Amino acid sequence: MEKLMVRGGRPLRGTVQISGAKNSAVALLPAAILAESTVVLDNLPHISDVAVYSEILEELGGSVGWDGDAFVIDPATMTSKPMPNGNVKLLRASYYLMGAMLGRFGEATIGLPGGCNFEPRPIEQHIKGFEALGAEVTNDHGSVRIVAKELRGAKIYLDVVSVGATINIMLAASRAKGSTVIENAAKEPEIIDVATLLNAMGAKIKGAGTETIRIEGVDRLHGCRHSIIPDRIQAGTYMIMAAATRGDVLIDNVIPKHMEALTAKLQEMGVHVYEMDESIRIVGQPRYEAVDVKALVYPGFATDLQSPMTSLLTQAAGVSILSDYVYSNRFKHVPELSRMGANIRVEGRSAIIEGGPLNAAKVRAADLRAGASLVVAALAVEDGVTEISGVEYIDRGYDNLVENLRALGADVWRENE
Ligand SMILES: CC(=O)N[C@H]1[C@@H](OP(=O)(O)OP(=O)(O)OC[C@H]2O[C@@H](n3ccc(=O)[nH]c3=O)[C@H](O)[C@@H]2O)O[C@H](CO)[C@@H](O)[C@@H]1O
Ligand SMILES: C=C(OP(=O)(O)O)C(=O)O
Repeated sequence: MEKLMVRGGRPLRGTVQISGAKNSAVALLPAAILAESTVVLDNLPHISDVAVYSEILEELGGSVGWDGDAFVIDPATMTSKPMPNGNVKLLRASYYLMGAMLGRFGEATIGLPGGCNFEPRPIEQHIKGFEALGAEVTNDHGSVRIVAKELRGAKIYLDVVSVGATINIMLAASRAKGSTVIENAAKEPEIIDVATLLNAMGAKIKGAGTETIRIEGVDRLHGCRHSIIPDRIQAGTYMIMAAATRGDVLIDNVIPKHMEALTAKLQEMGVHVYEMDESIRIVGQPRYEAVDVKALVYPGFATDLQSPMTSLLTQAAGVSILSDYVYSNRFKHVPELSRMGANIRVEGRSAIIEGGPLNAAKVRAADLRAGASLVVAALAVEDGVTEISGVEYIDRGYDNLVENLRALGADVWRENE
């Protein structure tokens, strides 16, 4: 196990390149299961979730690997092997194996997903979708077993706006007979990215990115080449880090439209934000004002940026209230930030943050974005080295974090625990 060591007090300066999006990558890799020939993905991030997913695809009998900067998946030899344990438990997005394998083989047996379990994360909307498409879903010794003689298109109204359920239903419905309509669908950019890949594979999906998605099932899907969208959560984390260290950073390879909710909040605090076509420059300022933030489904403020934003708000003058309307209890970063001197109290689904200085401490990342929030805080400490354990969570979602931060002038390194 490794820990991350961060000496604070250095403003970040320079340019950082953002990699492809984790939440797209972990859906696009299983989507390739549906193809009959090779799928090539460009801009795939080098993160542990991707490494684990590649192993899963190999365990299913596929051939996968890097060809220079491109990632090549040949799904032709895959089988419908049950996956009750092992790698599926290491990441959340293993649930996409359900929709993809159901679409290709008419069956899937997948252990309940792992990953960041900051609170119970049910998947009953995914199951409801599969059942509506004609599948029978049972619990097989803690795994979800899904079987369908024939998938038939259906109208599905999601009770909860869910990214995972929307994508999982799109995957299975692409191979169903007839039309499927998903109402109250999630609108995150990663959903559009998955629909773009599936359409390039021969699927007929319209409306991704809106609350109504229509899918006309097809008999076969073929290989294609696809470039993954930039990671808006990584980009947002660097925007926050630049602001927290009062630095000056150009964040390159982003879609500024995806960042609007964060950009608006940073500007409200007093951070200077300059948007270009595919990049955003953040120029930090000596003083920030407290603001209130509500994490919501897209295009609202992303819940995945809620924890890093909490750290930045410790640097604002006055009291900020940050409420999470996606996950009511995503606050595992708060006790760790308190060790660093932060003045935060949690009330219901809100963190109430009183601005003030932070100090270096030994802290533990309990999940991916809690880890990111500790890195933001450690960079903002005026002096002293913060030790962050639980780095394996941070590695799930941040490509080249240490190298990127060093290139921006941060004093950051890894040590064995
Ligand atoms: C791999 C991936 O893309 N992960 C993202 C995805 O997770 P994930 O797809 O798991 O999140 P969802 O959009 O499904 O969850 C949103 C909310 O709906 C609830 N819910 C969801 C499904 C369900 O069947 N029942 C139910 O009650 C969840 O508990 C949560 O409160 O979207 C989240 C919300 O933007 C992000 O934090 C995650 O980074
Ligand atoms: C919660 C996250 O991811 P996952 O759903 O993969 O656990 C995240 O990316 O912040």
